[in-house]
Amino acid sequence: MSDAPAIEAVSLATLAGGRVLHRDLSLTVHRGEVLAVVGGSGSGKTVLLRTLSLLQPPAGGQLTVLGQDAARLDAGGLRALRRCIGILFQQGALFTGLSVLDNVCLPLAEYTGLSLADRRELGMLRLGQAGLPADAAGKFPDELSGGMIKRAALARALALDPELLFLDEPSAGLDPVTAAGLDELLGDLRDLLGLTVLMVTHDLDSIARVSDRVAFLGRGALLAVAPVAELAASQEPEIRAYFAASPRDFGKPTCRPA
Ligand SMILES: Nc1ncnc2c1ncn2[C@@H]1O[C@H](COP(=O)(O)OP(=O)(O)OP(=O)(O)O)[C@@H](O)[C@H]1O
Repeated sequence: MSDAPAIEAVSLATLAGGRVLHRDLSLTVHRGEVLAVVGGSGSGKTVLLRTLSLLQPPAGGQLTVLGQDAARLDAGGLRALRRCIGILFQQGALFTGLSVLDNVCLPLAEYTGLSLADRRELGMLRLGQAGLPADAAGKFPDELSGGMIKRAALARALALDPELLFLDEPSAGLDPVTAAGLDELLGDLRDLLGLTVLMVTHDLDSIARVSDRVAFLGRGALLAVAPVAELAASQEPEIRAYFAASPRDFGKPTCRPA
């Protein structure tokens, strides 16, 4: 495995609806870490996720993903790199006309030459990894609870054995117990599969449970990146206001050498 960071963004600019949203954003995501991305509504968390996951091109700067400079890749190179990336979208984004197993097998059909039988076998493995029982395979999305939809979408995101997993508000709409179960699963998968995880979220409990560091977006920029306890103790007004709105104990920030 390369020693390069999972993601390296240098002076990145992002675009939303034809206008520049973030300017001069520099961020390193280390291999194997869970990085949470937070910030107020409209601060551009989803746009950043879409840019870093190569769903949309940057408006400027440099973006290196898994050691590859995105700007230097042709269509084939981009497609090969995208194969190493799994994404769980905000609402799950499952195809309602397909069974859970068929949803999970879609990326396998698109990106691999596996036979139908092999795709289905691998799809069942992914369902199990995402914590779904085997009998969920034949169900349709509208027969699933919110937590099961997230797990089915997670299984699909894991289909191609990605190195990088992007999650857009994974615990949104889930009850606290289900959300905690999903966090535990994410931690286990990170350890088991060696995943690097970038998670957009508003859920401070989830951040406390699973994140190694937190990136805070505001005013069109990245205002800070730090472990949550350090961030919660920040004196930066926007960050203070964010954490003051829902106070909780994240423990003491650890002292780090300068
Ligand atoms: N396709 C688009 N066309 C026009 N504007 C867009 C588009 N996508 C995003 N935006 C705008 O970019 C800004 C950031 O959107 P984004 O969804 O990334 O914010 P967010 O931080 O994820 O918000 P939330 O926490 O509410 O989900 C918003 O002002 C949004 O309206």
